[in-house]
Amino acid sequence: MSDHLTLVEKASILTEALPWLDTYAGKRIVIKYGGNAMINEDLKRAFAQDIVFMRRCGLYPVIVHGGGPQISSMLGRLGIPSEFKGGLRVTTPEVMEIVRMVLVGQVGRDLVGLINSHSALAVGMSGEDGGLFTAQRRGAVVDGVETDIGLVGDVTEVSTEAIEGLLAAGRIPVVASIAPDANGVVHNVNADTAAAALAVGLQAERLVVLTDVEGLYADWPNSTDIVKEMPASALRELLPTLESGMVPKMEACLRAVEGGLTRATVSDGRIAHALLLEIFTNAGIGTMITQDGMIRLGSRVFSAESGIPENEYYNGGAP
Ligand SMILES: Nc1ncnc2c1ncn2[C@@H]1O[C@H](COP(=O)(O)OP(=O)(O)O)[C@@H](O)[C@H]1O
Ligand SMILES: CC(=O)N[C@@H](CCC(=O)OP(=O)(O)O)C(=O)O
Repeated sequence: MSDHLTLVEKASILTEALPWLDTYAGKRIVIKYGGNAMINEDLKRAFAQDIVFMRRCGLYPVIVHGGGPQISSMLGRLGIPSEFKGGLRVTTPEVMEIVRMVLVGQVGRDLVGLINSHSALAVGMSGEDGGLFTAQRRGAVVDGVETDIGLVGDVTEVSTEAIEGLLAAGRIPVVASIAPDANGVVHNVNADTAAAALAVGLQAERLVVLTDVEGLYADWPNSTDIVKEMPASALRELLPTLESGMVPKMEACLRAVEGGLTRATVSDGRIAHALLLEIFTNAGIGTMITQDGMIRLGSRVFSAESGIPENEYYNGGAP
């Protein structure tokens, strides 16, 4: 911690965290760590520290990682162009091989290694392991037309046993977003989508999507005014107007709150320790999507009807 803070300020930062420790101890927090926010080595190290910090405080972080830029870079090295439709990668069988190799063999391994430089708690896996995810092929909507984009899937089933076992042993699962379909054919799943499916499957307390912008910009790309909070019903209306990378992120937030989480957040992963700020401080950062009927006061969320604090209103599962 920097030396320009007085001792009183340092102490007050610690005491501010106390109610959040009470709120989240024993709870599951699913974190989507995005490809663009994981390019910088210092940020990656800070992220790994935050994850270990959370676990040591009694929270159960579960990471779902992306790796879009890393996949594109490897495809480029092999002379294969990257093509996206509706924010999703067009995935031929040849591209799928590279996606699997990069996400599982490179990006996942790097993250596990970074976390395990502080602890030996992280365990890497993908939707193929322990029957975690089952995918169904999906297309993309381009100019209002449903278009085939190859081996791209949506998660239709989540079987959490393998992860439950890891959590019960105090471990930190690090999940790559690929998944077999019912016939065992591996599909490429957008990591935001996979994170939302897992957050719902685990009945997590929070979904935090870390990315390379401050959050959802209200009028992107014309202005960088950020939407601080939006109820699910408003987001549902806004979704068809959104563009590129934000589409899967906002769809993921919506899926999470429709699936039972009281809120889901998109936060700026370019800020070192964004996760600690999001979880353990009163400020919170980024864009928060709330369940309809919930209201936000500072970084707390209450049931509008009863005024009961969220952790009593919605008792997210502890292992
Ligand atoms: N309304 C919006 N608000 C913020 N970013 C937006 C918006 N619409 C599109 N974007 C784009 O989405 C990008 C984030 O998506 P993406 O690059 O896929 O992130 P990640 O790699 O973290 O998954 C931003 O960098 C920005 O270029
Ligand atoms: C279908 C699809 O688009 N899959 C993504 C999977 C990785 C991902 O989602 O990475 P980010 O979170 O870094 O964008 C891809 O191939 O790029």
